Amino acid sequence: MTTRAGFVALIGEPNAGKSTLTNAMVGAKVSIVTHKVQTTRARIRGVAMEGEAQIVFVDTPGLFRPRRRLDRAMVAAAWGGAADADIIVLMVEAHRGVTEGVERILEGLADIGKGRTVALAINKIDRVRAETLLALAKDLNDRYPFAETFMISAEKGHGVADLRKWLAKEIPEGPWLYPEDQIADLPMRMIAAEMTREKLTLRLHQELPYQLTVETENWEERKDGSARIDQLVYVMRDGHKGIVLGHKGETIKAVSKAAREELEEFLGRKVHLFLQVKVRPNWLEEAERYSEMGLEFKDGNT
Ligand SMILES: Nc1nc2c(ncn2[C@@H]2O[C@H](COP(=O)(O)OP(=O)(O)OP(=O)(O)O)[C@@H](O)[C@H]2O)c(=O)[nH]1
Repeated sequence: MTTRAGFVALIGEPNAGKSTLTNAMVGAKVSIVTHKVQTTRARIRGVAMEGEAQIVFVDTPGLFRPRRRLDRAMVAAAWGGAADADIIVLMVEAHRGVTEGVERILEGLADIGKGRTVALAINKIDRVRAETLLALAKDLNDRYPFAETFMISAEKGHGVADLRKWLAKEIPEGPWLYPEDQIADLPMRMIAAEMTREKLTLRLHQELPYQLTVETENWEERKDGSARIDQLVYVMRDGHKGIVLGHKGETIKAVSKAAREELEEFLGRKVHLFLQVKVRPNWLEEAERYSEMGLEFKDGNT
């Protein structure tokens, strides 16, 4: 079995559909790596599997915020994520065509794209007629020698599988960058719990650092694209429950809001987060609590 693995930088103007495309490519397998592994220059958006290939999508932060006197050095720095990637995919909105922003990106590509594979993905094809699309594809290919052109609708899923297959074929041979179980959705539940635990710890400081645990009880994908996540916070004593809830529930509300915001950023979509606090004096002794944390429960007698 030959495995493949590589980084793909999705670039494009804000709103081009990068998040939508990443979600469509990654599917149910939401990556947890963002939280743990930060490459120095690029943030990881998600990991997609296609056959034996692992495709890691990265962000290129700060690339396209309008800056009038953007000198070459700054451009070079901002392009870091793309420069580190094995493949660059430029996303252009079909109905907007070659905007000033797209022109600026093409200028940057002339430099950074040298010697690397750059593909074009014209997105939102559901919004234009076929003639417009063909003319735009030609125009863009006249301006830059793209390795391949894809016409997609990230939202409706058109062309997404073709693009993913092509990327899988183009990325280099090599071992996977992340173990397969890191990109399944069970760990995602753990990571979501970990985010809430982190917010609780931040908020409560030294008060009860090791005496609570958070579990994701339920994760429901909603038709509107949002996720409903129910979590349980286990504490050991009634008194702790009061501390976690706070005066008139202030603490738990603030924690819930902070955790929800982080989750929404991470997932790139809306999240409804529900927290419930339960007193469980013996949770530290319960095997199930450990497996939920991905830990092995070691029986004291063995
Ligand atoms: N009609 C149509 N709309 C789309 C398509 N793909 C994405 N969109 C919409 O375009 C908008 C922007 O999509 P995002 O995925 O958030 O874009 P982005 O490039 O990640 O944006 P930033 O994170 O701001 O850079 C959203 O409202 C999407 O629903 C598509 O194929 N067709």
